[in-house]
Amino acid sequence: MSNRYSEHDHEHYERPRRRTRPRTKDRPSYDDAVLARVVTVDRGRFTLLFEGRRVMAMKSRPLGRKGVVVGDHVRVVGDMSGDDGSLARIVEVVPRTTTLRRTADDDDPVERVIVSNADQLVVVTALADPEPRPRLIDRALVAAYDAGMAPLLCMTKADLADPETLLSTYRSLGVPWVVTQLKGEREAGTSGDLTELRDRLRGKTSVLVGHSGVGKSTLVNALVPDAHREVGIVNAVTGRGRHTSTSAYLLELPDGDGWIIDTPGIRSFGLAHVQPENLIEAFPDLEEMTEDCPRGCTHGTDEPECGLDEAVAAGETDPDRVESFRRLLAARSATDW
Ligand SMILES: Nc1nc2c(ncn2[C@@H]2O[C@H](COP(=O)(O)OP(=O)(O)OP(=O)(O)O)[C@@H](O)[C@H]2O)c(=O)[nH]1
Ligand SMILES: [Zn+2]
Repeated sequence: MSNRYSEHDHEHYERPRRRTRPRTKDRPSYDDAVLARVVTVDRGRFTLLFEGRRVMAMKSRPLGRKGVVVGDHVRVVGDMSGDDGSLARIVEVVPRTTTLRRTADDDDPVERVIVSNADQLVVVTALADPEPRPRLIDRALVAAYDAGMAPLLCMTKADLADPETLLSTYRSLGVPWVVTQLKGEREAGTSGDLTELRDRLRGKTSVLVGHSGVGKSTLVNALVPDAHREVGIVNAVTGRGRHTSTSAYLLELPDGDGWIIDTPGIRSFGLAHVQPENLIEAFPDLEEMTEDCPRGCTHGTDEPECGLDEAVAAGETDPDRVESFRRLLAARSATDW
């Protein structure tokens, strides 16, 4: 330090010595960084939304191997113009409120964060064509509860079948639901039948999941009329042709009414990372009844002396609710999704 300025001593006679920024070991403070949100990720390049425009960015060195995912709020430096060929740098990921995770498959313990900072998981299922797949819905619910996200069951194609049968499976869990129909008398683009869904999405970040053919794209296009164009812009910016169908992307709802994250490539959730203790936390009334469970009790059907059985026997809880909770618990290790 002492000889660092020796060659420039004359400068220090002329003006007070300025505190220099830490140079090497200390982390730079990036006082000039701005906040943006990650819209999509494509081969190490990130599309961010900043002041209404899309900006391309890459991770900066201080982030190391820390992942950046769709939904992240990030701090960014560099070229925020969004002009062709511009590239900003992500210097920090703002702590996440939620993380939706999946294990690659149930036997593979490597878990990955799919999206972050989402409040709600919208499980999109058709009432017919294709037939609902309750096991798949159960697994999505497990992922939501584990992530601390509120679930919403969105039943599409209400013009084709009645929701009652499916609803009876989820009523005791208290899963909120909406129905939509975007064909028949009401075509996509008309407002009427989406009012309830829009109300449920308002002010939140919601992730939409659903298997092929349930009408998820139709729904997204009805909610965000220029969704195709917006996704098109993402493509134009990356210059990599058609938007890869395997990546999630975030869209802002019209009038700043919230955010949706579509997940075209995600049809399944490996749930190997989900612990029974985390799942039951989503049902505080049931959790209360497990306080005297034997150590290590999973609260499943075959557990001896589980507090849930005692509560049912004593008439203290709804047996359907316990049964449904246990169905979810079992769905963790199902192999048919
Ligand atoms: N009858 C009826 N058909 C619908 C409704 N919504 C969507 N469809 C039709 O269902 C088919 C599948 O819709 P998509 O929106 O492409 O389904 P998706 O879930 O995005 O499927 P992928 O593109 O495979 O991921 C299309 O032929 C739609 O026109 C509806 O409410 N009622
Ligand atoms: Zn138990």
